[in-house]
Amino acid sequence: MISFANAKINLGLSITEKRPDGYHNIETIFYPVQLYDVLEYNEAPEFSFEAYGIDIPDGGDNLCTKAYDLLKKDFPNIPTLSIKLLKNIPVGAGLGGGSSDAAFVLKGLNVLRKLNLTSEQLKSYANRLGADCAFFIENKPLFAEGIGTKFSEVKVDLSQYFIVIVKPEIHISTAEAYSNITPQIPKVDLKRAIQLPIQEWKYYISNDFEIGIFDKHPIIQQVKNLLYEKGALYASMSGSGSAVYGIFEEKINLDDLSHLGKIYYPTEI
Ligand SMILES: C[C@](O)(CO)[C@H](O)COP(=O)(O)OP(=O)(O)OC[C@H]1O[C@@H](n2ccc(N)nc2=O)[C@H](O)[C@@H]1O
Ligand SMILES: Nc1ncnc2c1ncn2[C@@H]1O[C@H](COP(=O)(O)OP(=O)(O)OP(=O)(O)O)[C@@H](O)[C@H]1O
Repeated sequence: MISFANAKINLGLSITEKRPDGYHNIETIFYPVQLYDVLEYNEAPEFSFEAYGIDIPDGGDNLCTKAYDLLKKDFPNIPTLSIKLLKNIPVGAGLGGGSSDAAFVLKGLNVLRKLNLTSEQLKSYANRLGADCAFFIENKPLFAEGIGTKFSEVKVDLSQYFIVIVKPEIHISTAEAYSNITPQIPKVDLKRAIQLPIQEWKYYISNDFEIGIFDKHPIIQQVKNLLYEKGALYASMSGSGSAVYGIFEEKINLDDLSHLGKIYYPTEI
């Protein structure tokens, strides 16, 4: 069995409160983008995990292995698997690649072994693997609050636009990014602001991680500015960075920015 685990971008992100458990309450809109890792599962005499493509930690540290172990504990009869991951989604990018891999392993095993877990049950397993993980269970545009795992519907459709992602060669640790933030009450109601014409988003919709990260890594701000100069209707860093996306009205080639980072053009497969 093969699954394609896509990335996400955040449309707006406010960090509203530090919680006693060390996590932060946030408000954001998750939006799936068509940039994929590929997962292949085969039954095998022994469990194995192999990763190809972009370098990531393997062994027990990998979120795919963690997702498998989690289900295996509750469903000892699931077969031993060999999991192969072709890693394309950049890491430390704010694109949720590791979380997506984990969610797709949960969903894959659910189908493969006919476990009949509901979406809610899958989300509760996902929540044990990381805050971004549960979004990838439903994998559709969603407003999220709490630590990013309490969802509600939001109407936003970017299918008529072209999204380009630039990933500077900077790896950002999510935990470190959160530790440098002073939470604040959001100035804007994100769910309402997202209903404005996209040309107006730049005046109202922002990502609280940007200021601190731009201070530390001015090149990321430069990328954002250049995306606007190239005609982006909206541009923002995704999650805790370092990837920056631009939303364009028309197909655009930004390969001339490749000295600033790797350029991705998410597409349907
Ligand atoms: C920045 C975002 O990508 C926005 O979607 C997410 O909030 C991050 O989600 P994630 O990478 O799945 O995060 P996790 O792997 O659960 O947590 C990594 C670390 O980030 C911090 N963390 C994460 C999520 C959150 N709401 N508050 C936090 O303070 C915690 O220090 C945690 O130890
Ligand atoms: N399958 C995996 N793919 C990518 N990273 C993984 C995976 N498994 C474990 N990791 C670890 O998780 C860390 C975060 O990876 P990930 O790509 O999810 O983060 P990110 O780009 O910061 O996205 P976000 O903060 O939005 O979740 C990596 O630095 C790596 O150490």
